[in-house]
Amino acid sequence: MPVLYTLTVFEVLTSVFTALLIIIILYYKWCFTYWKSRNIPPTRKPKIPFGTLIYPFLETPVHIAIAIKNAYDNLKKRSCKHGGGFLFLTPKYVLVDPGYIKNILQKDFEYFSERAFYYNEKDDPISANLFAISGEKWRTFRTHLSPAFTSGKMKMMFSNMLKCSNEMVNAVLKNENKKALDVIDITESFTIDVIGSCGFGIDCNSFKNSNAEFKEQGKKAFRMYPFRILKIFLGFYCPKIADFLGVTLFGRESNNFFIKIVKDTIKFREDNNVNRQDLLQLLIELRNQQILKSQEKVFTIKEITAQVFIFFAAGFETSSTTLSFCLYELALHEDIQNKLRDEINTVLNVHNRHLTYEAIMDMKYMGQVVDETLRKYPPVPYISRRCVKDYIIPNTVIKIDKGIEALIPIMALHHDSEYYPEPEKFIPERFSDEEKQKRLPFTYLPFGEGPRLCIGKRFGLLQTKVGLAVLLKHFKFSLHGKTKVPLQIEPFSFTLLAKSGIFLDVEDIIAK
Ligand code: HEM
Repeated sequence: MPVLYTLTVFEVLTSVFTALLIIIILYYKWCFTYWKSRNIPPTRKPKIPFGTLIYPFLETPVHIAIAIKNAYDNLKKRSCKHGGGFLFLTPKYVLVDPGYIKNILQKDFEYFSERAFYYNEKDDPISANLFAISGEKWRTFRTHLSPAFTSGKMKMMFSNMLKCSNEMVNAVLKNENKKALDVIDITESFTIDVIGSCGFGIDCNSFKNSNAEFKEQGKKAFRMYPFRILKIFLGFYCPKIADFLGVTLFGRESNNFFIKIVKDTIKFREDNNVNRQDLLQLLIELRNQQILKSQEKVFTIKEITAQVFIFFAAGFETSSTTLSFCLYELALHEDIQNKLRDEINTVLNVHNRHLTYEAIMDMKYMGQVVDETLRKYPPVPYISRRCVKDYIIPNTVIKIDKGIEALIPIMALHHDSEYYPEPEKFIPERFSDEEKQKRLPFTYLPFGEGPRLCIGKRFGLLQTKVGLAVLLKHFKFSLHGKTKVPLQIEPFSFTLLAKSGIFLDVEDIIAK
């Protein structure tokens, strides 16, 4: 009789584990053939389990936009117009050629109309906002909200912006820390007050109360902590699992806070017959029209709140970081700071020392300084589009499959020495009319492009310029030793942020 060999529990477990490991490795290897089989060059050699874009634990953590920039630089070195990478197992299509970028963002928009952004309408209503949604609902909101951002509307909002900027000056004057002023904190308070006032008629009081609720809520929307990073990861890279688990990006407290504000404001306006020219009013009118026409679909308070929330969230952080990066560069370059202050004073003299909308429009060098800030530090350093139907790249036989996410590397384009020689230098002259004319289209994209271009571009630029004009008129800025030069970028953040903050010394030049 043959002797049966009995396996120990340890041997069984080891065999199962080894078999599983082999299956996983083979599966990974098979997935990693995706781009090669489509004739698209790899961004770099994929590694199990991370793919190509990031190697946690193996490389120093960087912002995902820097990882995408590295992929872009690698492809460009090999003269590739595009490439394929992997985030873990998920293929990501990386664009290099501005012509291809133009096709995706503009010409062939019908193939790339969605932003690959996770949202959960049921459990996290504020996540289902204009930035994240797509299809007919996006189109309806976009069409009805665009009129809020015409230059006429900007002119109407100007006095409110100016009021908030004066509060900022008072806050700096009263600030005991004129040495080492926390510039990010001051500019955040300013842009929160502006969006609260111009967007929703709400006084956010961020300067009077450093823990003001709006400021707290706004910061919470962008704050990263390990559990949140995990949720974002699941939402963006395993959306089916995230859907199944009901993952939320914003907490219940944030949802309740914004829903209550919108409900109370609508009630107040209806009870008191108040009609303001702001974003919330447009949404109220849109809803009233739908009710009047007995339309099948009437936007709910939650849907309206989601739009209010995104205007608030997208509107304050992007402009405040622009303003603070700009002040940092001006502190580093005294000559540019002086030239800009001279322009502000010259233009103000022409406008009877009044800072008006027209005066801001007349400040040409100011425009160049802000444009150069947005080039060097694009607050939204990359954007994405999801392919919604199979797409053949024009003049090729290469197919991009439905479902693939295309990454448009804004930061990489802005730092490409072919388009911007000596990209690490801060040179506002790059944005003179003459230089702008020479530049290849789709190589400067701080606000994105095409039908999903930033809806608040005018608003963002205006509030940045108003803040800058008022601050430079009153103060001289220089670098404080606490600020790291060159600035380091915070790796775990949606937008581009200075890792260790920006601290400047401030000198009151009006009092002198
Ligand atoms: C300096 C300031 C700002 C910058 C750099 C910026 C940048 C961007 C970028 C890059 C996008 C994506 C565009 C694309 O995918 O093609 C975007 C979208 C968006 N931005 Fe801004 N933004 C700024 C200010 C604002 C302001 C002030 C608001 C609102 C008051 C706003 C609201 C939005 C919204 C709602 C979207 C989504 C638009 C859509 O998908 O239809 N942004 N922004």
